[in-house]
Amino acid sequence: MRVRGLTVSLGGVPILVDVSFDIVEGLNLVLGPNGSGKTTLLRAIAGIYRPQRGFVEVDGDIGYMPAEFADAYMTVMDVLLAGGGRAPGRYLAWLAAVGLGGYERRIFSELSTGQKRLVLLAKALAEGRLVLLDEPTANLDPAHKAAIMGVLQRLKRLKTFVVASHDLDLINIADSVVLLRGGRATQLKPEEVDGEVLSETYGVPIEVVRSGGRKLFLPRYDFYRQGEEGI
Ligand SMILES: Nc1ncnc2c1ncn2[C@@H]1O[C@H](COP(=O)(O)OP(=O)(O)OP(=O)(O)O)[C@@H](O)[C@H]1O
Repeated sequence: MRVRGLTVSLGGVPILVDVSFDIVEGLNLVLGPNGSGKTTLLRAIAGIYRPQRGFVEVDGDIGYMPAEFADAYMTVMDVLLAGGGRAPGRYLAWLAAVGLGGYERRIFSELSTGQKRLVLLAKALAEGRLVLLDEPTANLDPAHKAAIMGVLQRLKRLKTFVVASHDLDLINIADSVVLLRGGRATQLKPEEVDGEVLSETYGVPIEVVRSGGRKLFLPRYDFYRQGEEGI
């Protein structure tokens, strides 16, 4: 699967410009500053946005978990079935697989943010072999974040994920990293993503520390404190 020469403009403004990368088996992590076009890229892959130029080549069905969701007063089952068109049993199986077995009759708007994300993750998993996830670990406590990372790590042999996120921890379980900046994309192997590359992408010094076989990515917040002294 691949993205080639993708150019997407929204409201006449170019957001993605000549973006090319391969969607590899496993977990494809898309990183980039706020407003760099991560959601736009996922929507273009999902076919929601049509590119002005270039193309996306994917195999099979796509499941898409958006970063934001309407807080519907509907049962979890109705949220799962909405617009999806898959058999109810399939949704229930994935709901159980993400640890929410038995939640199908609960009211979606009465769930916690983490539980809502898990419901929408189950929906995306039920609907696609290629699964697009927008900010799957945002606003989660460490336990829910660990649960989602565990689900991704376990399932990446069965599914191909494209994950847009600000969560640099995900680099540890990624198979490919796409950095977006100024509408342009650079594809790297996870082991090539170092402090220098990240500092350049986000415009703030980011230190990489190895701990117990994984990498911790630490932005230098003292940099901001120094910068703000005059304010
Ligand atoms: N429907 C739209 N019409 C016009 N401009 C849009 C539209 N949707 C997004 N944009 C603009 O496109 C740019 C990229 O937005 P996008 O949501 O893809 O970024 P992002 O990388 O996902 O950001 P964040 O990390 O803040 O979620 C932003 O400047 C945004 O204002």
